[in-house]
Order: sequence, then structure tokens, then C-alpha cells
Amino acid sequence: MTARSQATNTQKRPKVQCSATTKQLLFNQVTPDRAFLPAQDPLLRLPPGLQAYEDALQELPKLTLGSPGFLRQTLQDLPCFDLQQLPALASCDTAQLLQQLPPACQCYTAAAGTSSSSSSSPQQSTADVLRSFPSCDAQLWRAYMVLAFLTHGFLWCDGPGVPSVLPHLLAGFLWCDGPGVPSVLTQLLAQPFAAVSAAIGMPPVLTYATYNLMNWRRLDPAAPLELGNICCQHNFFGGMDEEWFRLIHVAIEAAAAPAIAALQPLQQAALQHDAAAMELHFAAITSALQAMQELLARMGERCDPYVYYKRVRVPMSGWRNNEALPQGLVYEGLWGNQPQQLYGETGAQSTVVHALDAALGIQHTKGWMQAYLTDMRAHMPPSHRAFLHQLEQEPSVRDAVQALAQTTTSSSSSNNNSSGSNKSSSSSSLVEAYDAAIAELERFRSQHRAFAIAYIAQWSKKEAKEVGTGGSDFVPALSAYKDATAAHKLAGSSSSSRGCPLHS
Ligand code: HEM
Repeated sequence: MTARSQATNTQKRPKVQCSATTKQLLFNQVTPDRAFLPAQDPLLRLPPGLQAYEDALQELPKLTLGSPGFLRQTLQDLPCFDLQQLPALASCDTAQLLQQLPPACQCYTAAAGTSSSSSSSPQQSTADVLRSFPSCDAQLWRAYMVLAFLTHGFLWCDGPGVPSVLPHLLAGFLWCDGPGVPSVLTQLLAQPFAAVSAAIGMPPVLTYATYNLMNWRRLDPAAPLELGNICCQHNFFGGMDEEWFRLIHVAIEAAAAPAIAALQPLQQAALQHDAAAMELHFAAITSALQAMQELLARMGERCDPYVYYKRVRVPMSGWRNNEALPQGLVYEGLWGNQPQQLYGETGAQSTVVHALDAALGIQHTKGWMQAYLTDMRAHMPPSHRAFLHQLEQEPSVRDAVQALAQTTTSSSSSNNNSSGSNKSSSSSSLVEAYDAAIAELERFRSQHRAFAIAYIAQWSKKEAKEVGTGGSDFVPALSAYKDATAAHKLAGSSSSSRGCPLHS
């Protein structure tokens, strides 16, 4: 499709009206307590009229144990997903809605100007971004999650493509082996999934939001949202490794909240040249990043790297740059049955690190990773995209630190007696506070890169050697991101002496 026809389609995008009477919302705000996790604990069920879909999701890990074909057949035998059961869509003409849906892959160009090919437009306000995708209805989000799990179960958890943890490498076993992966998503799932996705402004594919951000519940509803008091709502294959992998992400999102809560106040303090306040916000970011590292270091406690590589990550796959579905996926009956290409679920869709980069003024060199990460924004809830967009509209905090440091230095050299205004702090302590935050972000990236190697690259390298496929080209890109982060320190790298928590 040409850029021009994409732009035309964007203008024609149907606006699905969200019912104003809906009471429970999800992803409608970024809160100081929970940042990008939902402010209210996520819904556990759809309305009773959609019970069969909830039951299928509940049973998914059991259904994957059936003989080849069993899971897909079971899903194809479900009754029609009645969109009218969702109060927010009850007044929609769903047949008309389905006919008007934009192509799925348009999320890379239509989502709030976040495409890699058309970079974010400075004219577009946060309100514009949110207006494009207004619905935060909790039931629509629940339907989106249910349909995403069943779709990925249908594609990746049945037939000869089902992964095994047995060491089949020499035999040439690959998870995407043979005819196991259908290139057509049954209409029964494709149509409601596409419609619900369009209504909330998300791509019709499993996302970080559905896999992690809203896929948990508290064991004790009165106790905090933290590791030890959370479990997953749903799994594909089930088991401790899959569950733990996600819970670590959820816990990291919760631990990141004090850092995310500090970002906009930090930008305000920078605008007001309030160095003392800036130092406090940098300190909050620094300690949140340390807490995030402590949590990531616990990944190996219950998620084994090999089980992750061979089984846990499989259902997260998408249908873009995926050799199992080289053309993409046909959503049966939609978009002229033309295959759509969409990336699968990844931590790169978490808004946390994007937001830290944006607020701390970290810039990365252009390359495939930068374009990819821009595309990943289309997989974030619209309110998170809007939050990022807002951060990016403010002047650089890094420039403000540099300017304040220079002012303080020159005023103290011209006036030995100077203690500056009560808003000032010494130039060195402000720079140190900024650099400490950068150093922790660099450590997080360094630790994360080590996990990406331990959980993916080392195995795909072996496969590449043994069966001539696979690859780990993301490792140099992750290294470059880590190095670029470090390069933003203002006073050298002396504060970066703590070891990598992966090895602690
Ligand atoms: C064992 C755990 C993890 C593994 C194996 C892993 C793997 C990867 C891989 C392979 C990439 C390259 C791009 C892609 O494939 O999407 C990536 C990127 C990324 N991941 Fe992870 N990841 C893990 C945990 C996390 C966690 C806990 C977070 C944060 C919540 C996270 C956030 C990111 C981000 C933001 C990027 C983009 C690169 C950057 O900004 O530095 N990942 N990850």
C-alpha cells in the first residue's frame, strides 16, 4: 500500500462511539501509584453472554494438551462472538463496523503519528491523540485480551508447530515447523478481534498490555500489587516459567511507578530552574531503576532460560518478519483477505523505558531498532502513547541541567560568597543526580541485554550453527542502546561501578 492510500484510509477511519454510561475504565490514565498498570484491578470476566469465550480461555492450557488439531477445532466450535453483548458496542451496527475497519497494519501509520515512516507531528496535541482512540471501556479491553489469547492459542499452540522442550535441535526441529501454522485466522475470531481492537485503538494482535499489564490479579485484594501477592489471570501452556516471566514484568511496572510519577514534575522543575526539586526527582528515578533491576535479577528463580526459549515465548509471536508466516496473516473475511503483518508481543512495548528516554533527553542513533521501537508505540494503549507524546513536547531536561550547572558555576566563580537562590543546588550535585539516574538506566539496559542473551540469543545461535536458521541481530542493537544511554552522562562514568545484578 502506498503512503498516500494509507493516509486516505486513515482519514476514513470509522469512529466507534464508546458508550458514555460505561462505569469501569481501563488504561484511561497514568497514575502516580501504578504508572502504566491499570489504576483499577483488571476485570476478571466478560458479561455472561460471552461466557463460552471465557471458558475457552480458562481451559486454554488444558486444550493445548489435546491431539494435533484439537485446540483449533474446539475454538472453531465456539458460538459466534456477539459484539452486542459488550455494552460499549451495543448500539453499533457491527456489520457496518466490520466493513469499514481499516487494515490492521495501518496501526503503524495511523496511531497518533507514531509511525517510523512519518515521525510524530509536533502540531498534534495529546488531546488529539486521545480523541482518535477514545474508548477506555474495561469490558472492551477484557474482550480484546480474551480474543488475543484465543487467537495466539489458535495460531501457535496447536498442531505440529507446538514447541517441545526436548532437545530436537540436531533433528532440525523448529517451533515454526511444517504446515502447523495456519495463515488464515478463522472468521470466528478474526472479526470480533478486529472490531474490538479498532474500538480501543489497538492492533489486532497480542500486546504487552494484554499479556502483562492487565493479565494479573492480587491474591489478597487488600495487600499491595507486588511479587508475592500477584498471579497471572491467564496462560497459554501454563506452568511456573510462563507465569513467573510475566509476573516479573508486572512487578517491574509497579516498581517503575515512582520514576514515572517523577517525570512530568521533573520537567516542570526544569522549566522553573528549580535545581533542588530536580535533584529530588532524579533521586526518585534512580531508586526506582534500582528496584527494577532487583526484580529483573529474580527472573531465573522460576523461569528457566531454555523453557522460555523453547516454549514460553512461542505464543507471543506475531506475523511480521516471521518466517513461519512470511506473508503475514489473513483475517478471514476482512480487508479483501489480504495478509496483514503485525509484530508480536515484546517488552519493547512497555512504555517505561521509552518514557525515561524521553524525559531524560536520551537520543539514540537512527537504525532498525529505533524504527522498530517507534512502531512499538502503536502497540501501547492510547493513553500511554499520549503520555509519551506529552513528555516529548517539553524542552530537554538534560539541556536544563547543563545550563543550570553552567550558571551556578559562573555565578559562584564571580561571587565567592554565593550560595545562589534557595532554588539552586551546587552544579556538581545536580549533575551527579542526573548522571546517577543515567547510570542506573544504563545498568538496567546492560542487565536486560544479558537476559536477552541468556534467554534467547545463546539458543538461537546454537540453532543457527546446527540447522542454519535463527539469529541474534538484536544483541548489537541492545548494546548500542546501552552505550548511547551511558554517553549521555554529563560528568564521565565514575558513578557506574556497581556490578550487573544478573550475576549477583
Ligand atoms: C528474560 C527477560 C527478557 C528478555 C529475554 C527480553 C528480550 C528482549 C529482546 C530480544 C529485545 C529486542 C527487541 C525485540 O525483540 O522486541 C528486547 C527489547 C526491549 N525490551 Fe526486553 N526482554 C526481557 C525483559 C524485559 C523487561 C522486564 C522489560 C521492561 C519492562 C523489557 C523492555 C524492553 C525494551 C524497552 C526493549 C527495547 C530496547 C531498549 O529500549 O533498550 N524487556 N527485549
